[in-house]
Amino acid sequence: MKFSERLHKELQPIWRKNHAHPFVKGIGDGTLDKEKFRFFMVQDYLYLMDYAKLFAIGVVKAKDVETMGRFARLLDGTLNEEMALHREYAKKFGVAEEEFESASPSPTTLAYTHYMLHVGQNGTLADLVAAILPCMWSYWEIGKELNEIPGASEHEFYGEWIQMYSSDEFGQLAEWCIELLDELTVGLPEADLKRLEEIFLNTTRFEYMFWDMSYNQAMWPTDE
Ligand SMILES: Cc1ncc(C[n+]2csc(CCO)c2C)c(N)n1
Repeated sequence: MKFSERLHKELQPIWRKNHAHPFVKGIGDGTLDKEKFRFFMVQDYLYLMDYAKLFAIGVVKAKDVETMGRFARLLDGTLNEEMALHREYAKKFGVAEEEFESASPSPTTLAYTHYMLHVGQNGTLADLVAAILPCMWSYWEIGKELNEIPGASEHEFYGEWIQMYSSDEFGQLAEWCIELLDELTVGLPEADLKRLEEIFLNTTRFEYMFWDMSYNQAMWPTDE
């Protein structure tokens, strides 16, 4: 069995929770409170600023020019395509993009990005890929599912978001990352695979927490 197939089985219960989360459901049927979405977009912008750095670490840790080039393109795509969507939404909210960039991260955003950066900086290339894969894989799955809801991708406010994450382009990025992890794990001892599984599971759990944090607009409980 490919390592990605083993992971796919492992994450199914959490994945089902993601798809059923009221935040995700609300994007799909267009009923999500825009204030919750705005909170999400600001936190996601901060998240992506750190996530882009993981692709830069990928360039550093890659062993061949092709893989280096892929990570470099992913870095560029995140900064100039995915984050361009967020900048468009900032305009829709009538907010300057600098306001997104200078916002304070929530505890969940901090924990999630710092966990990935820790793994990416201190681990192997396989560790890094295991950490970043749930994010790409789960968004692609969610994008595709929401895109099947009649009219969802034409929704005046959430349609653009669905169109971006259900696109073939995003699917190919996720597929490349899955293949890379499968290549990097061929012949690895079980102890290494267990460590990678744990990393993958942790960021899968963080994906759920990110939806939940956004739905509840949860900042520091001590500041309330
Ligand atoms: C919390 C959170 N999780 C996943 C994504 C999706 N995502 C992040 S980077 C990337 C690939 C290249 O841009 C994709 C699909 C997100 N935006 N926010």
